Amino acid sequence: MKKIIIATKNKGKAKDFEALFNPLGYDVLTLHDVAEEMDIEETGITFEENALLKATALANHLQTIVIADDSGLEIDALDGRPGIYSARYAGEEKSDDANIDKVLEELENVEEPNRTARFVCAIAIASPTQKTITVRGTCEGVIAKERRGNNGFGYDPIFYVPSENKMMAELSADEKGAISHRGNAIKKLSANLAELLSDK
Ligand SMILES: O=c1[nH]c(=O)c2ncn([C@@H]3O[C@H](COP(=O)(O)OP(=O)(O)OP(=O)(O)O)[C@@H](O)[C@H]3O)c2[nH]1
Ligand SMILES: [Mg+2]
Repeated sequence: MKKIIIATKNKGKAKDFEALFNPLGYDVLTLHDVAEEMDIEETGITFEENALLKATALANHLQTIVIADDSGLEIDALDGRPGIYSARYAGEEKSDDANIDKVLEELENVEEPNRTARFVCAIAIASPTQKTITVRGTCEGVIAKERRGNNGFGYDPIFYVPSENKMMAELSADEKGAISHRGNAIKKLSANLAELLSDK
């Protein structure tokens, strides 16, 4: 299979990308496979800026085409927080469980229909020889009051997807990819994905 390199250390994200890219004929490699020592600082103030930072840093390092994803959860009742700070919302140690607890606490007194939220995913493709590009995908949902489901990662156990009548964490990787912010971003590239990923 052809290989695609994703500038991520998040294993949940990598699984999502495998479900999206394996059917298209690509094996997924991550920072753990190609440059474990790299720690790319996310100093941007938008998802797109951070995705570009990550993709460009690794593309320059490896001198090949690289994809990066910067993503997060925007909760309307919290004015869009945690947003680009989703991974570290409850602290630097990046605990999905602590992040969920913090969100549930902050929304304790918020009732439907005011628990709406969306996942946002910016994907950047960087190459030593081509222009960089970014695309954005979103997925609308509602923050539940309790966790349900064991799949996915991050906030998936409390993200209710009305169109599926399930939590994101109750969907298989393929089902998630069909409706997720990450899947929707990739769909925007699909017409010229092969071209974008060939280092010509
Ligand atoms: O329930 C979720 N389902 C998802 O599908 C999803 N996508 C993003 N997120 C949250 O947003 C952070 C990204 O932050 P992020 O883009 O900086 O990634 P990260 O720091 O985890 O890894 P890296 O790719 O930067 O190495 C993640 O950690 C999660 O908290 C998700 N939560
Ligand atoms: Mg990160």
